[in-house]
Order: sequence, then C-alpha cells, then structure tokens
Amino acid sequence: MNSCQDIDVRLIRDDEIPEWVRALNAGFQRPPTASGAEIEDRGSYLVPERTLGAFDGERCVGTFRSFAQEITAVGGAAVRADAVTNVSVTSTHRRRGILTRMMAQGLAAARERGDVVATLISAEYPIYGRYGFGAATTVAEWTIDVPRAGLDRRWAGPDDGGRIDLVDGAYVRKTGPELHERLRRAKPGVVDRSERWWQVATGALVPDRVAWTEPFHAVYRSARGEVEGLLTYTVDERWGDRKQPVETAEVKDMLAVSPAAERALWRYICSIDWVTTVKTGWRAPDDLLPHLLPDPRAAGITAQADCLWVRVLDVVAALEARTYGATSSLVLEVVDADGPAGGRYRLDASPEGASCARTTEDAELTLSVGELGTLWLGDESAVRLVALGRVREERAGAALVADALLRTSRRPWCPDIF
Ligand SMILES: CC(=O)SCCNC(=O)CCNC(=O)[C@H](O)C(C)(C)COP(=O)(O)OP(=O)(O)OC[C@H]1O[C@@H](n2cnc3c(N)ncnc32)[C@H](O)[C@@H]1OP(=O)(O)O
Repeated sequence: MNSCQDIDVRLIRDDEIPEWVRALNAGFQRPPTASGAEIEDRGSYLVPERTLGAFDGERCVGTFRSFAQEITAVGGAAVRADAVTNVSVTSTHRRRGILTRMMAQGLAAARERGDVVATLISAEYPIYGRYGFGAATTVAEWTIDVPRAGLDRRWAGPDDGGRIDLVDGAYVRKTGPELHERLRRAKPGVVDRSERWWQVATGALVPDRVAWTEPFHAVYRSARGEVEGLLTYTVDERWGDRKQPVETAEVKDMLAVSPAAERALWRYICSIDWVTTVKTGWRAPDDLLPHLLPDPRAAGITAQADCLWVRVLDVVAALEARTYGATSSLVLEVVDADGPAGGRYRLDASPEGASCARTTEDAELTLSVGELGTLWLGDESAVRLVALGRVREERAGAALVADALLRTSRRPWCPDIF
C-alpha cells in the first residue's frame, strides 16, 4: 500500500477531468465510470483553480472542489464563502489522511483569496468538525396527514385578494431568481443560486444519471399582482385497494417572501384533490407550516438534522458582517490550532452592526472556531454549549450576553444542498 506521502494532492489539469469524475463517482458509491455527457457537463462548471485531486500514480483516488458562494449573515449582508463540495476518497485509500491534506490545501487557498467563511453540507456528522466546521443550520421535514389536518375541504383559493397559478419551467426560470434574491436578502443562512441551479430545477438541463420528472410549479401573486411565493412539487399516482386515491405530494422547493404567500401555498398543496399526504422537503425548523393547520399534530416531523456547516476563516470580517440583538461587548478566545482564526477578539456589537478587533483584554468566553461557526448564524445558544462542555465561560454570565447578542427571533435556514 502506498503511504499518504506517495499520494500527490494537487489541482487537476483539464485532461484529468474524466479520471477525476470517475473517481468522484466511485467515492460516492455510484457506478465507477464517467460518460462523455457527464464529463462535458462537469467540465463546464468545474473551476480548475479550485478543483483538487489526490493521485496515486495516474489514478485519481481523492476529489475535492469548491466554488464562490455568498451566504446571508444575520442582518442581511452577503458574505463571501468558499463552498466545499464533491469531497471523496476512494475506499481503497481511506483513512490515510488524504481528506486532511485536501482540506488543508482547500482552506488555505480560500483564506488567501479573502473568503470570510467556508461552507458545506456534510454527508455524515463526524467528518468535518476536526477541520473547524460547525453545524450552523438545521432542517426539518414534515409529513402531513391531510385528512387529519382539520382544513375546510371546500377551500377555493386565497381569501386575501391574492391568487395561485400553475406555471411552466420557463416562467420559473424568469421569475424564480428575483424571488430567491428577495428571500436571500431577508433570511440568514440562504446561499445564492446560479443560473445552472434554476436550469437543473426546471429540467432545462438534465445532468447525466439524473432521472427527470416534470414537476408542478405554482406561484402565489399578492393582491397587487406581485409574485411572492413559488412552490415546486411532484405527485405520485397512487390509488388504494378500495378504489380511492391516496396520493403523496412531495415539495421540491418552496420559497415565500411574505407570510401571506407561505400561508396560501401550504393551504394550496393541502387542498389538491386526491392528495392525502404532503411531504414538505427540508424546511426551516421554525417553519410556520404546522401552525397553519387547525390540527398541527397532523404534521409530524419525519426528518430533522444539521444541514449547513460553517467554518470561519476571518473572525473579524465574519463578526462585523452581521447585526446583533442587543448593544454590548464581548471578549472571545477563539481556538483554532492550525487554522487562521485563532486568537482573542473584542466584539462591540449593536442592532446596527459591530466592530471587532484583536485584543489583549481578558477573555470572557473560550470557544473553538467550530463553535463560533455554530453560533454565527444565530441558531444555537452559547448557554446550551456551555452546558454541553463545548464552550467555556471565563466570566460568569458571559454566555447569556452572547445569546442576547447572537441569537435571532427566527431561525436561519439554508434551503439548498450543494
Ligand atoms: C462536502 C461533501 O462533499 S460531503 C461528502 C463526503 N464524502 C463522503 O462521505 C464519501 C464517502 N467517504 C469518503 O470518501 C471518505 O471516507 C472521506 C472523504 C469522508 C474521508 O476521507 P479520508 O481520506 O478517509 O479521511 P482522513 O484519512 O483524512 O481522515 C481524517 C480523520 O477523520 C476521520 N474520519 C474521516 N471520515 C470519517 C467519517 N466518515 N466518519 C468518522 N470519522 C471520519 C478519520 O478517522 C480520521 O480521524 P483521525 O485523525 O482521528 O485518525
């Protein structure tokens, strides 16, 4: 067996894309081949200076790439992120430190570029904490037992002057991006979407290996005629033994920039004849949905887990990018053994913004860079992390101050998997 040091971890060349794609498929337990169509498609968006391969001779045995992303901080600012994805190590070469080497190169390049945070969606919980990432958002999926929800089955559309229309993919490609931009400015944790994202979501581009079923797209327009919500869903075609329809509608995407849109679209999907079950897809854990139903217990949580992970690369820029729930100061000792974020920082925060600088003052709270990533979007409680032994109070009451500053009234949400 070759030792880790015999493995060459480096940026890939253009002519190595086919081998890299094959290795990615093998690492993700997909048939270990790479078709011409897939190579061409991946080659169209891979960024060569952000695509790493680990090579055992000419054989690619590790893949890692990133792309430029913007993530919304608390308060609405768009923060530069290095979005890490397509991480894999071939099963014959696992646990020899290949990921650790790829990650070190990837994060160093991100820091060099001036990215403020790195982000990723983790395949398994235990992988990325060691590299300074912290779980920063949670998702929940509800399954609605429609007949038990207590809704009036005679509902015929929104009663607020707005309306719902079914539209096609071309319309979604035209109106979706602007709607998403509005959501993104308002919701911490949302990341930007590329043109390619909308093409894939609407079937204009069907990547190799993806089975495409044309979904339904419904938009909600307010009384003023403005598009405020978009719902994309599929319906299976299932009938029960007694000749009654028992269909499940599955939400693929649902964006709403007003509570009216949210209310109307959930109400709509629960009103479709033949549909007895609605699966919501991965929503923010404080989604309004269950409480829009007369009987909220009809919506049971069927999945709940961490979603977006954040790795802070530049503490000052990350903390200055957001707003805070109160006016106060806090001195943080950030532990980041081999990384760029370690040190002591004084944060002077207010609802309008903040200033942050390195300091020699006594620390009030000691935390790892991963815990800082977990707290950054406002979802977790410093008091809770102290109770878990993951954050240490150097001054009694400092965690309460941190919560008053950092936490938000609504929870962050990352609607996308990347
Ligand atoms: C953002 C994304 O792309 S998420 C997708 C991640 N990819 C996958 O899950 C595909 C299947 N898995 C793999 O390809 C590999 O197992 C990887 C990429 C997760 C890990 O690669 P490896 O080269 O084996 O990791 P490496 O040897 O650098 O491990 C470093 C440490 O992390 C630990 N570790 C790595 N993977 C895991 C895991 N899945 N679960 C628990 N611990 C892990 C190792 O045990 C090791 O710990 P140690 O330092 O205490 O000995």
